[in-house]
Amino acid sequence: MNIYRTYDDLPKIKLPKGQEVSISDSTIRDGAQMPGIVLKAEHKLRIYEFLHQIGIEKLETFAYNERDRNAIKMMFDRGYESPEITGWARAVPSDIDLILDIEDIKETGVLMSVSDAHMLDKMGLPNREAAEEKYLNALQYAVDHGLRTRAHIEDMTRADNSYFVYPLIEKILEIDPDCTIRLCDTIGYGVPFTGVDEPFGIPEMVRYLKEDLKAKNIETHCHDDFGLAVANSIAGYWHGANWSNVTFLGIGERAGNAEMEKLLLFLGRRVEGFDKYNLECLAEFAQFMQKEIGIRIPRNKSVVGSNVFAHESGIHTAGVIKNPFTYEPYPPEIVGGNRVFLIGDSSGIEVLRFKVQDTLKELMGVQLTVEKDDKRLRSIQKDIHKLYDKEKRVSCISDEEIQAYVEKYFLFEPIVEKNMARKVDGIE
Ligand SMILES: CC(=O)SCCNC(=O)CCNC(=O)[C@H](O)C(C)(C)COP(=O)(O)OP(=O)(O)OC[C@H]1O[C@@H](n2cnc3c(N)ncnc32)[C@H](O)[C@@H]1OP(=O)(O)O
Ligand SMILES: O=C(O)CCC(=O)C(=O)O
Repeated sequence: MNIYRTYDDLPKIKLPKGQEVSISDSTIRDGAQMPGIVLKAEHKLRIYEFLHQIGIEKLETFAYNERDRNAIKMMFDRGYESPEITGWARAVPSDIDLILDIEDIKETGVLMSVSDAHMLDKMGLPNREAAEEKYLNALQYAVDHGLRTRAHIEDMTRADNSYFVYPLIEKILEIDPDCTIRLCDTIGYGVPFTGVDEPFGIPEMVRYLKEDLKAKNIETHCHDDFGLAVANSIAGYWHGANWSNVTFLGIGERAGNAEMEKLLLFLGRRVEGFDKYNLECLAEFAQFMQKEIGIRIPRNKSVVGSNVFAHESGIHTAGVIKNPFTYEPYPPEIVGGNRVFLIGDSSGIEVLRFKVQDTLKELMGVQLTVEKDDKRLRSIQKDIHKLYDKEKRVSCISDEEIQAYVEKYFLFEPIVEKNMARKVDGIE
């Protein structure tokens, strides 16, 4: 028999391949490409600090302009060991030179666009052979200049993998056997299931890279156009990838990228052996992104939305008051969040009783017990129901309103009633 009544009772899932798994960040690179977002150097520095606090292993950055370079300098000046600051370049030596100009950067990604639409239309190359030559030359240039490399295989989930991409990767690994092969699901076409035909199945692609091509380092970079980015990142790990490249809140091009916070939570809470990341600053990080950078966070967004530990409905609140495990997936403090009970149109008497008790304690400084059948409590509930029944009220009842009800029914009315009774009895 298994009894699951606390978080510790639940078993952790095992990563089937058992490999060491890391997270690389693209918030200040792909994230900053989000339309309408401008990251100042100071913002990038603050993001870097949060990533450091969490324990993210690596980040990537452009070095195209003065702002990029200022941010890089500011980040290096912090003197942190992690995340490692790495570069990003197109497959052209002049881009790689920009990375080489920053002495402290030891690794760069090189963009290798592999779908025919990208090579022939976007880049205007005459054929696949020309693309291959361009990519291998750029990689060789980076290696010759002492950089560690990542090959960013752009649009791999819409490319001819068997006939073009895999042979290209074999040649990449001949140049640099340690090169990290980044499987880019650029437009979100990848799927996380096994048994899916090329070029869509992330499991099959990762398996091929690992087992057939013997790639030592495999990284996913998944976009969320079909809502599968996080699932695809996890599928990558499940089938042998040792890196996943993500952004905080999933910011990035179009529908964005795989969300770092979801991946962190999944690994940290559900998978065995992942206590290396510190999630306690996630709520604060999200607030920073909202306030300083202007990313609006939907209230129901996993991990960092304002509703993820907010409870209103009768059955849920009555459960959570007794044991939070009933309707909370993990304790709020894990991610720096707070539990809140709200009174709304779906609330029952138990949560109202709980709030009223709390309010009384605050007003009077002593812990009183209010019973569910207390007439005063039922009067407050009646008043609140009337508000919703008129169909004008669309929000929760604020703590100030609860306080006003408590003052009315628990503090003032009894005094008025008592005085009236004294008058009737002829005492005054
Ligand atoms: C999927 C992704 O997220 S890729 C990253 C996207 N991010 C960005 O573009 C933001 C940073 N980009 C920039 O600052 C600028 O685009 C720069 C500095 C890279 C280039 O600027 P410009 O010289 O003005 O070029 P522009 O932006 O108009 O066009 C992009 C160029 O990159 C080329 N390019 C695209 N993919 C690759 C590749 N894999 N390797 C080499 N060149 C490439 C395009 O062919 C195009 O060059 P072309 O006009 O000679 O054909
Ligand atoms: O640099 C990369 O990760 C590849 C380009 C990209 O951002 C993508 O494919 O979405």
